[in-house]
Amino acid sequence: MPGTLASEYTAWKKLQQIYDEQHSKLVLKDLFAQDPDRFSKFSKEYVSKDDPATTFLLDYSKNLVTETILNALFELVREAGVEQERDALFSGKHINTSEDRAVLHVALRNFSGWKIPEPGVEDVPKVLDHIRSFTNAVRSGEWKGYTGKPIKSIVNIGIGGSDLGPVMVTEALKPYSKRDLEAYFVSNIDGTHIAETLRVCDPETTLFIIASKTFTTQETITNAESAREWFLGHAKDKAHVAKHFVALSTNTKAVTGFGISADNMFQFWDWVGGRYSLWSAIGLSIALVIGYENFEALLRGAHGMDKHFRETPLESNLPVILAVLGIWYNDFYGAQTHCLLPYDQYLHKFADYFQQGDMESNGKFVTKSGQRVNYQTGPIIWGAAGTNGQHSFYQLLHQGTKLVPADFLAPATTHNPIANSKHHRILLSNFFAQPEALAFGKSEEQVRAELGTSAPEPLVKSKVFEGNRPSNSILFPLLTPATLGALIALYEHKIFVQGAIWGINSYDQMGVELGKVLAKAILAQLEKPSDVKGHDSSTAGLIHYYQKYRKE
Ligand SMILES: O=P(O)(O)OC[C@H]1O[C@H](O)[C@H](O)[C@@H](O)[C@@H]1O
Repeated sequence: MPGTLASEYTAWKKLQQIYDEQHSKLVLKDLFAQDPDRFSKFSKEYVSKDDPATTFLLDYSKNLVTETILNALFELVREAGVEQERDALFSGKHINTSEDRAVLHVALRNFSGWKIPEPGVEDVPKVLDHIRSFTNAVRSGEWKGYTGKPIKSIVNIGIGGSDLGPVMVTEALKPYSKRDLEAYFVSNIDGTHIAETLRVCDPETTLFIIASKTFTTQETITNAESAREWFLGHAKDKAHVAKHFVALSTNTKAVTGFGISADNMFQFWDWVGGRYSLWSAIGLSIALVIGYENFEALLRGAHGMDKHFRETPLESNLPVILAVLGIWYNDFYGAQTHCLLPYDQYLHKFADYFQQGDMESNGKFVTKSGQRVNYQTGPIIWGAAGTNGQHSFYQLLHQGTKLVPADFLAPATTHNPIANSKHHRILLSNFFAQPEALAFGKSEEQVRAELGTSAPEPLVKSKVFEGNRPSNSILFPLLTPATLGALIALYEHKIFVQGAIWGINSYDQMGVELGKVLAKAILAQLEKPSDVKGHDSSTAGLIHYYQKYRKE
């Protein structure tokens, strides 16, 4: 309920009591031994109501929970009013209270015709049509550059939500891509990023997509200006910009001010949060790479999950289940992080994407009503594609002193069944083995039996795996656009549920502002030592050191 700290809920107190009394007795090995039905009780198959081919299995049986604990967690969801908050989200209420905005990424993929009374929602199909016709024109070669050649490369210039979604999805859906259309993504203000990209682009056949919700983001505008300068250095005539620059934005005035005509602008609205925007015009680069039909399949996949989230009772509601398990570790076990481990090379940007999705949404210490929380909110999200992580940081997952809950994700079949799928079988054997090893470990007795009685004691101890480390496993038939859409929406709604329980506003990002303001002031002081004013000695010392070496 707005105005209530999560820790004040009866269910929260009950969970604290359960944790205090039971956590030392919650041992996965025993829980599985005691209940032969544990897997069937604590796993659920998702099948999209719109398209049964969009399906996956969520196995959450390897978590440190019992039915009693899960029931208390669902009580918490009810007590926190998450269902009412969810209905408010879908009906377009301004649940982003600090910015007085609706939160309607679900309206961008609303194929059920849900009535959402928010200005702009009625224009979604129009923008999708614009994306469709433009995408078809570019991909067919009908759209020509200033010398009459078809487009060969696209360069998406954007940062944060205007970059990470398109990057992650175009990587994930590479098997569906038009291989003769190269896609590049420039985000960093570091000139190296745009310089290295332009080096491999041909101005006659390159299309720049300037992606910025606000169209005021310093990095994006500076990169876009440099791209335009480079382009005009070759094309000379400003009239040619129209064939090579399009904009994705909510800010028509700034777009036309930049020199991109409103015809070449793909509109979206302030109710689309940056980190939830890949479904909007921000997804243009995705549509260009995989084709409009596949882009729509991605949206439809997400919509199926929206329906599931909206209509399924809490106990079977997959985003809710993931959310409460996260709360259990984050707020009661004191876990600081959550690891995303896709066993799919195509998903190698999945954790990066949800780093923004989750941490910018739920990294907040103040509730919607302005109280300082007295519990932990958003976890640190990190991860890497399997099996690479195994040869890097898994040591800590298995034998470190920290509890790191993890989600393992994998496709049952691969787009690249080379060597008769030998690679894929090896990959999957690791996907199955790692959660098993984390959960059940290896006891001292087992190590002794293996090493023999003469083994030195320190060696025996170093080979013990305590186990009891929790994880979820998500297994899907194949990484298709629709399945990816469903998976992204699954995590989006998980983040929503957690934010609603913690009572925070998951849809603003005030925490990114201060650094931007300070950087602006510092930028004006970089030239001369005498300009450096108003800083602590450390910051001033660093700027002075830079000034010894600075070059134009
Ligand atoms: O799309 P833009 O307006 O350029 O914003 C790009 C990004 O920058 C901001 O700093 C926000 O923290 C992000 O949420 C946003 O996605």
